[in-house]
Amino acid sequence: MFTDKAAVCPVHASADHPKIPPAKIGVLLANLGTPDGYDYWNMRRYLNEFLSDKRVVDYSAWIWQPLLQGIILTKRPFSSGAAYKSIWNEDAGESPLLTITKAQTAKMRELITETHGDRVMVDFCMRYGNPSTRSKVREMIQAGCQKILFFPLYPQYAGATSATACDQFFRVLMKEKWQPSIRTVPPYFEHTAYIDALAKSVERAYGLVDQKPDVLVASYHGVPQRYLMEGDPYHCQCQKTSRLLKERLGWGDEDIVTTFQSRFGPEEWLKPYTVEEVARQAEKGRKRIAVIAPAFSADCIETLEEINEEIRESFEEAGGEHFTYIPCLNDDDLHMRALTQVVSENLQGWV
Ligand SMILES: C=CC1=C(C)c2cc3[nH]c(cc4nc(cc5[nH]c(cc1n2)c(C)c5CCC(=O)O)C(CCC(=O)O)=C4C)c(C)c3C=C
Ligand SMILES: [Fe+2]
Ligand SMILES: [Fe+2]
Repeated sequence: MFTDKAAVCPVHASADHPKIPPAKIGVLLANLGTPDGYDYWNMRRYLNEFLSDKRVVDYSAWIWQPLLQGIILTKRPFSSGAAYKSIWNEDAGESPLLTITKAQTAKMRELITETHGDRVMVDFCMRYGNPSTRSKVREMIQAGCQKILFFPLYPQYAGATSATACDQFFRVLMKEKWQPSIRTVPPYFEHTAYIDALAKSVERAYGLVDQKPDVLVASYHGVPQRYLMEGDPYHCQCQKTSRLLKERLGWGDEDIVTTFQSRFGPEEWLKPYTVEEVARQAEKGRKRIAVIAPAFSADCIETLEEINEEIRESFEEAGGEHFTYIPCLNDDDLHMRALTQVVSENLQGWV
């Protein structure tokens, strides 16, 4: 190990030798990314990077890019920008996803430092936008991280989320002269600590309403149905998350329904669609519902705006009377302890 004291290289301390900091381990959390602002150009830059990713939209560039550049990116930055404006953290001048990811990182840093001291460095990056994966990997390497544990903050694996985050991480490492040893954290949807944190958030929310909701809707971000047929296990991991949650709560099949949201474009996506299912539930006489979003480690536009505004409206228009949105686990203590446990398990042999 190249540490200051035990240098293996005899000219290590000389002025014309590059400075080599003491060896560290990096834990790099990764989330999706979010626009820097909700104005047209910030929205366009963000959506362009996101929707040009072949892991997200896999159409041939010849067909997709003219559509994206000529039509979608002339309109969507306005509609999505208005949605972001309605949830923006104006005090911090940033989107909620960024605020929450910062808070999660700070808490995990505290928990990791308690156990490992400052040998292990904790930071976060985004797949799209800022802070970029490139800038954070560079910082870790410059700080002396010879080993990096990369942790995509998605409980369930999807090519459109976990895999593209890892792709970007690997791409960045291609440019490094001294490439660190790396590990990536696998999906953690089955981890007892994560299921337990989800279950406790349901129990807490149910304890705050006067009457128990008739059904819990577990709404996951959707992907095209085709991705499932082509081998993406996301659908199955979502179904299993709901089953484990139901079992942990000691509930029956009729107490929870699994749905998929955020459909984009004309293709068929995973079904049932949340926006339609909540209306069906209301029409069936289930007038009190709660909605949880287990695929999101942090609240974001898809939960705060889509679930808590659009989907709520669809439920109420269909005759629904009481809608409870259960917030994501965010920087809740139980959640951060669960994620830190996942990290510790994946650091075994390194620390
Ligand atoms: C176009 C295809 C999309 C796929 C496939 C997709 C999969 C997917 N996304 C998440 C998590 C998040 N998505 C978020 C925003 C978002 N997602 C899409 C499109 C696809 N997502 C768009 C266009 C947007 C931007 C908002 C909009 O214009 O509607 C976010 C929130 C980011 C934020 O800033 O708050 C998250 C998180 C998952 C988990 C997933 C597949 C499993
Ligand atoms: Fe998305
Ligand atoms: Fe499945």
